[in-house]
Amino acid sequence: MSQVVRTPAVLVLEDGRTFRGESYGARGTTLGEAVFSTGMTGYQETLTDPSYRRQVVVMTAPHIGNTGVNADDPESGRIWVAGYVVRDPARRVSSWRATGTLEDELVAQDVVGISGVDTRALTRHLRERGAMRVGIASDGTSAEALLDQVREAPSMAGADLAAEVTTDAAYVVEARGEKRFTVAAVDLGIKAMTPHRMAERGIETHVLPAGATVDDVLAVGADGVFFSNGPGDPAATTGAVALLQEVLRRRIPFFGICFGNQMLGRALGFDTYKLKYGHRGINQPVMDRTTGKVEVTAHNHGFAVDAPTDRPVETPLGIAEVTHVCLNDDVVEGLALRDPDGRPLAFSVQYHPEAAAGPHDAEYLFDRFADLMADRAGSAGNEEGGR
Ligand SMILES: NC(=O)CC[C@H](N)C(=O)O
Repeated sequence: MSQVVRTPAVLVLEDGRTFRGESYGARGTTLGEAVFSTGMTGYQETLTDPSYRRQVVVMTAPHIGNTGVNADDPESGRIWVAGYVVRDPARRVSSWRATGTLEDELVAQDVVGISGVDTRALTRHLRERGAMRVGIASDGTSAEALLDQVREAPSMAGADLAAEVTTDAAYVVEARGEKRFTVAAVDLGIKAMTPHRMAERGIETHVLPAGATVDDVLAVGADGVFFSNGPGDPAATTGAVALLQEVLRRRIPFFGICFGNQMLGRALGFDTYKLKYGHRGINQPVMDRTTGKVEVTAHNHGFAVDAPTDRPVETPLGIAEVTHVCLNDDVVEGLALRDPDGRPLAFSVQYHPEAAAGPHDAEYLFDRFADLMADRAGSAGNEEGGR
């Protein structure tokens, strides 16, 4: 059991709404964008997802910490959330996999949280007013002083954060079994499960830093390029968009997840916009319009692509189409591109087929990527593309 001593803590939203509770995790002050996640499980994966950089995550599941922490579930080498808000922390850990308590881990990684908050009221507030800046203080800072800090903090709109979370150096995740393909994966905040899902399909993944150039991609001898999930505003991350346009001009097959979907959208000339409060959780219904099937999926996004859902769009890079939509609100959840010769070249989804945490309904998308690379391997399109 955790021996951490709880002290009074306060949470203040930028519109002045204030919640009082107790410290949870490290004591101190933290600032970020308040967002809520409806996942009933998978808090370790959520905390370690680099896409949550600069976000204070409110968990709608009332009990958090029940299964402690273990060495297998993290999606990266550290916790990335800027702060953590829970209703009722577990008093004891119950899992054969646990190596420690969540609260001790939050302390060890200096993550400031608050517990004892009416997370239902807070979530309803965010749902009605939209995601907004927030502060948590458990170090004696007054609510008034905290509100001043919150109002001075940068907002998520306009934030270019990929460089803050990407790997320092390239690394390789080997294929399991026989190697079939080589993929250059641009790390905009990649989750560990993604190269793992590739490896299961015989894909050797070369993870490259966010600042990678097209020469870096070509040096890998990639059969395909992948862009990962990641934090921040897609409109502010221009270097990755330019790289992707170059990749598509060379007709190298592409697959993108979440931020990677937003990068594809922007590369094709669509805008991205900020959703009122975003999609975060592991039970969002999405329809794959190419098959008519509905899948239940994991989400973590605050921005979305603005593209017409009723017709294909001609772009300088080929014909673009919205392939997936969220059935809750019709938000664009997937895109596909055919090259100017009409052959499939690229696709992406706004949600998380790597499923960590979350249901595995969308795993077929990794197979679709392998099929795309197989279809295009050695094709005239590729060679003419100058590879
Ligand atoms: N998980 C992600 O890749 C998130 C993408 C982007 N930062 C958003 O919030 O929409």
